[in-house]
Amino acid sequence: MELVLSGDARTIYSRLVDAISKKAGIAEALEELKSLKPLSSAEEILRRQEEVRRKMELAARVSISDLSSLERFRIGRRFFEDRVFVARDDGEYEKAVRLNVCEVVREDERVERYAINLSDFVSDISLSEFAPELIVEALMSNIDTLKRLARLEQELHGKSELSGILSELEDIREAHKKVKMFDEAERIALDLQERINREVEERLAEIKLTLTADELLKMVGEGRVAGEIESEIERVISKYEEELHELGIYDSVFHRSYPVRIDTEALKNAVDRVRESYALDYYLRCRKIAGKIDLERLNERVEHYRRLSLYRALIDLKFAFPEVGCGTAFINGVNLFISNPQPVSYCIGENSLFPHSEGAVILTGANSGGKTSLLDLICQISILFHMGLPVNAERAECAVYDEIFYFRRKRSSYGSGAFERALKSLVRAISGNGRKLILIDEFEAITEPGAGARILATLLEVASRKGHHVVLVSHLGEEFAGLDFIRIDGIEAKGLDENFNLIVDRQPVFGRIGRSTPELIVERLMEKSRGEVKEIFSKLLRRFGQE
Ligand SMILES: Nc1ncnc2c1ncn2[C@@H]1O[C@H](COP(=O)(O)OP(=O)(O)OP(=O)(O)O)[C@@H](O)[C@H]1O
Repeated sequence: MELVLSGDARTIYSRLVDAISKKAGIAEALEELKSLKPLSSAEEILRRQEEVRRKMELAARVSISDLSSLERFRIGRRFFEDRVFVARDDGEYEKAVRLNVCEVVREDERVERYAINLSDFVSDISLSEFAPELIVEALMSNIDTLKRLARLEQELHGKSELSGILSELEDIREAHKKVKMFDEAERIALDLQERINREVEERLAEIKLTLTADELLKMVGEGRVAGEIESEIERVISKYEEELHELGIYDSVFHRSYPVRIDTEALKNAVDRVRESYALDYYLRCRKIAGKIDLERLNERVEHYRRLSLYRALIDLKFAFPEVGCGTAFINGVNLFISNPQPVSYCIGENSLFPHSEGAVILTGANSGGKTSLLDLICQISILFHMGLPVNAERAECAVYDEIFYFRRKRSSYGSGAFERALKSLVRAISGNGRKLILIDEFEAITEPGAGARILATLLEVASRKGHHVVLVSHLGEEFAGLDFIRIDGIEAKGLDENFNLIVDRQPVFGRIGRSTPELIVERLMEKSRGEVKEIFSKLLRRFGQE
């Protein structure tokens, strides 16, 4: 059963998911977090907590960078001109054509011109049988991930079958490099062409310099210049062509004239011939490896480990697993939406952490004291608990609710109509089935003594009787004295700092109305003014007995 998030609780949930997954810094952490929907049964939450604990134990043994450097394996697509498949019936034909990696023919067609006749080898029509080179290439081009996966699995589970695959890939590495070089043959030849021409030019310049004018004229006279130049070109080309021997190419692939140019046709023929002689052996070696690996499952493993980054982040955040209780209570909760927050401890309903058990609380206090932020914090902790996750507090005890109902005050809450809107939202929150946590920030500016207090007291009584927990921000305080199901807490200003800004203690005082602090405001105004205005403020301050 899923927990219902109403009103601004949904926004808090989104911001929460965002803030935590940012700590992990990996997209899959967000996916994982989103998959942990908030639950509304104690049994399910406890089961989820167990699962989360287990994953956190695994994650404790790796680092975020171990996990973030794992990359998915991607298969490139290519058409292999060197192979053919002879289909025995229409079904095979269509399936093989759909793979789109090689020529597919019917039985009566000629197949001699192909280096590989797949029908001699394949047991099914699949990529790993038809083009296993693509799978090996996907592994080779992401070999670091494969090594890391093998190491992670070895560390976490004491074994990994990937070590075997890694050593087979090591054996095939040289062959793989050579096959890749065939694709690069033209680029290699172009590079050689440039180096040949540069050396030929240097050699000719040297010859010119070492000959005297007489010798040169004599050679021209005897028709020996062309011969000399030709043999120099031949010498340089032969020297550089040796570099192609590594590819198995022994043919001449450059025209013997100046400037030296690649003989494109000779190069293509030579490459095709050598490639063909390699093709079958390389295909068979790749097929052996591809038969042992399922790339889709391997990618699932990559995803699984990348998702583990969420649990690593939770460890780094030093969150604590809450106990399941009757009320919501926490010690030193840290608001995830504020940088460097002052930790705050709080409770609503029966709990074992504080000697307070009221299920309805009115939160009062200084302007900008942190009342909205405290409602946010309560909401954050309760949502994380319902997700089965550790929460942002040193210790916590949480009640299981069916719904969290949060109304954050909007700017439009002031003025006419605001009272009606606020009343409607509160009544809507209280009504209906299920146990609810109700957080209301709307009454702060719109309630007035008298009628407001009577309405609130009645509504809170109904809510309490229904077993809901309510925290409501309001100015009103005194009017509720004597109602034992309501607690009134206050956030207070402690004084002014050296720049005459209010110093607020964000920790509410339980059971005490937040002292309004006009004397501090007056003092602040006095310090910031001059002349007659300052004197008037100073007079006001004396009335507060401060001077
Ligand atoms: N625990 C905390 N630690 C540090 N800063 C905080 C904390 N709680 C609130 N603040 C900061 O105090 C400022 C006011 O907070 P908030 O809006 O929650 O107060 P408020 O009492 O709801 O104000 P208002 O009088 O407008 O209703 C914000 O800038 C917030 O970041």
